[in-house]
Amino acid sequence: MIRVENISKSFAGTPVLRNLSFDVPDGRITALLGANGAGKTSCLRIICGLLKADSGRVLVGDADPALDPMGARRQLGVVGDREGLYERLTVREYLEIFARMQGLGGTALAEALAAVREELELAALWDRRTKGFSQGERMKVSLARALVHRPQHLILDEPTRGLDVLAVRLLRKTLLRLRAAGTTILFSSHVMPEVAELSDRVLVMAAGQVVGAGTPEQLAAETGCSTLEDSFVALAYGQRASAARVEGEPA
Ligand SMILES: Nc1ncnc2c1ncn2[C@@H]1O[C@H](COP(=O)(O)OP(=O)(O)OP(=O)(O)O)[C@@H](O)[C@H]1O
Repeated sequence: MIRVENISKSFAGTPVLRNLSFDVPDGRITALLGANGAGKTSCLRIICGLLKADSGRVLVGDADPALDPMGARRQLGVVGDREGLYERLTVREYLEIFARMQGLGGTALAEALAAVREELELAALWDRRTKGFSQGERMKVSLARALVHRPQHLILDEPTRGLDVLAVRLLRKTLLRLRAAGTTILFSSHVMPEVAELSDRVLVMAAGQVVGAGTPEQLAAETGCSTLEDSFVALAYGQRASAARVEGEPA
């Protein structure tokens, strides 16, 4: 499980996350939604240990990324900015480095590499340098890097951005397989049909707070809307969001 407890974060005196709290359960796909600037990426970066909260605490399994970054990293796979590939390395070399950094070696390393190569359909790319890779190819490599050490938790920041239909399908198939295996999955997205199709649970953020949480059906019942998109608009831009924004304004 991932637990976010009373996280606050400001940039240059402007609050971006305000006493943010939520849990991400195991074996479920949870979507993190919010308007541009709501604080999703900041929140995901804090969970990944890439950004330090001003106050509050995060738990990834049993590790707090702020206190035990290596412990949290072992239990976490992250698909973030797909630009971060080392362009002079082949896919195999790149993934091998990350797998070794996670403590894999010998037979376990060979098996881990073979598993992601198969699972993410990387055979044709395996010995190519990543320079010039398409968005879909980069996503596959990023996902392989995130999964090579078989983490319990997976975080994805807008994973389908810029992907074609086949790449989205592969991603979806992979996430569903991971969920069936009990993985804890948290992803941010702006694509409502994709969220409605994939997620068991939805968190809606506005002005650095959670303004709605539940299954898509629960959110629809709560807002009196018939689609997730309408529920999202009601929550992210409605009264609760306005109240959160007013509360968050500097006095
Ligand atoms: N390093 C930073 N320095 C200053 N301000 C920042 C920094 N990182 C984020 N912000 C600000 O914090 C706010 C929240 O940004 P964040 O990227 O977390 O939002 P988001 O919900 O992921 O938005 P989007 O949907 O547009 O990606 C924005 O106003 C952004 O400008």
